[in-house]
Amino acid sequence: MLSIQQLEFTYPGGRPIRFPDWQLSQGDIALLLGPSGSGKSTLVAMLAGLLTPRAGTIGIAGQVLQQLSGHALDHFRGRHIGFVPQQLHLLPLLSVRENLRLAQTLAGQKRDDVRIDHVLKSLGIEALANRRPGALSQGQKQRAAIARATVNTPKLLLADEPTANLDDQAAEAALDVLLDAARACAATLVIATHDSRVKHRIANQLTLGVQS
Ligand SMILES: Nc1ncnc2c1ncn2[C@@H]1O[C@H](COP(=O)(O)OP(=O)(O)OP(=O)(O)O)[C@@H](O)[C@H]1O
Repeated sequence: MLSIQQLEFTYPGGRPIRFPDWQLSQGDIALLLGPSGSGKSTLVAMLAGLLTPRAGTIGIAGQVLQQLSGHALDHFRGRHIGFVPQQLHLLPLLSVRENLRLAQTLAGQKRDDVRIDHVLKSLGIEALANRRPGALSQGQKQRAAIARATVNTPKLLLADEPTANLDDQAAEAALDVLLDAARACAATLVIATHDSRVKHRIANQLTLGVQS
């Protein structure tokens, strides 16, 4: 379902970052570990199709990501990849529902409020559909970002440091919500983290930072 091979990335003026090969099956749950600066966010951004590797391949659901560009890449990303960035990046002038509608539109899907209601309900935030992100708590914003990432039933769900800056109880809840959302989509879930609270719950782990 997900495979990375011989992957390398270089920021302008930086040294090449090399990533170990990795394969995951549909429905797997895996952690991306490594010290600060080892390349976790970089790898997640490449898996999300937001950064292009200098070398190597990323295969997602039988598609080599680098063979796509422009609209085709946008469309593939919207249909098959859900991404919960660390900063969440909900659009502040849109309500939660409108944020999810936009995700449907960008994926080339028809507006589907029934699906949106279903996702919001499963995450316990259906009553917040018409609020803008600025009127939500941090935990509610995170659920809204997970809702946006899963509204198109992605095959691959990515989360970058989903428990950063959360206390123990909120971190546990955030992880539970993410695991439930991935299960509901039968998605492969990749979580980039250096949070030991997450490490204890998920056995399948890839550690970066050994060969950059
Ligand atoms: N936009 C950028 N321009 C240049 N170098 C960058 C840029 N973003 C990241 N880097 C460098 O690339 C390397 C990998 O960064 P990345 O953010 O992927 O690491 P990380 O493992 O996610 O770190 P953290 O756990 O601190 O978030 C680091 O050395 C970082 O300084």
